[in-house]
Amino acid sequence: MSELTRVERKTSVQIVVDNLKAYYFVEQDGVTKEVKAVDGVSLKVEENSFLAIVGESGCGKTTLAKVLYGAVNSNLLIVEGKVCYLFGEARYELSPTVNTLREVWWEKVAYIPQGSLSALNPVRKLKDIFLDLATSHGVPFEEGKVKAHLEMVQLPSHVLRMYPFELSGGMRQRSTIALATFLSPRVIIADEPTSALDVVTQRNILRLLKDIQMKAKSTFIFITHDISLVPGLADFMAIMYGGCIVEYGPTKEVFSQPLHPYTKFLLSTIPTIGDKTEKQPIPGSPISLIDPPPGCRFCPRCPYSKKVCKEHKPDLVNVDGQKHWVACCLCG
Ligand SMILES: Nc1ncnc2c1ncn2[C@@H]1O[C@H](COP(=O)(O)OP(=O)(O)OP(=O)(O)O)[C@@H](O)[C@H]1O
Repeated sequence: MSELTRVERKTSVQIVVDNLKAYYFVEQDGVTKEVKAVDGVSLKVEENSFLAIVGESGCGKTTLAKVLYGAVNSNLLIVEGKVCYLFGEARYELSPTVNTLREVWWEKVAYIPQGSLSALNPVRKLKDIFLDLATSHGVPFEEGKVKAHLEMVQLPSHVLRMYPFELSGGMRQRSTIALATFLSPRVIIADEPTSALDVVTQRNILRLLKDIQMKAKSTFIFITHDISLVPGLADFMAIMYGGCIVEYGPTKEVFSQPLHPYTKFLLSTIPTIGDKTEKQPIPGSPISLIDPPPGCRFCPRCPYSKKVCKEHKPDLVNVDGQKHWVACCLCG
């Protein structure tokens, strides 16, 4: 068990991710290779909190979101570790041999995938999509309740008569959020829920997600490549690089005292009004997750790297005796 998850069971901890490894298996030149998309992730998510998982494209965010939801298949397998959800006395788990998370899909754990169209059946009107969801969970379909729920996400009730392709991008995303929250799940995992939207719609949707989380006191996991969206939204943030979490902590603290060089790079890319300094891109390119470097994954791009970084894969260690963790040979 990793240091981060070796804690006493506290009622406020809702999700425990322990040394989770989830790999894709792909054929390359007739040889099966592992894409180590999630490679030893440990996390604790507190009940009624908002966690943002941030990182560049290809670092494994979507894969982590999928496995947190329990959406594994023959191509994506859990090879080690586990995810455990605690709902009061009830416990649901995903490991190489067990997957009981499907039992709580929609009712306790909901997933908003990247691209709202993938969550909405394109050949069903919105009313039928809600009807399918209600009946498949043994909930009576009451149109009045659905309309009130749509109002909560600021959608007019006439959308119930429309097909997903007839809605604007923002309306589709609100519909997806309405669907995901309809059965009042305790945990909502949203993968880049605003990436295809204009800036104004994006801000409105993010405000809506935060309002829902605070009113329903649910636990929210928000996946994004855009670190500038995190303040004001997330209580905690996890920075992901090369399939691993490299820094984790309260958002305010990570922003005010970033420790990992990769976090510092990400923060330095945020534009601020009046700042005329030239923004430097992060040097180099992301590593291959088929053949990652043996030591620190960020080492090939890190300007401060030393011999130890090439040889030793750093663990996520606590730096303040509280909730700030970092995986760096030089700043642990
Ligand atoms: N179905 C798949 N089969 C094989 N490899 C995959 C599959 N999906 C993703 N990958 C690989 O897994 C790694 C992590 O991808 P993932 O989509 O989780 O990253 P991400 O951080 O969410 O990126 P993005 O923000 O671009 O979606 C990448 O190397 C990607 O090429």
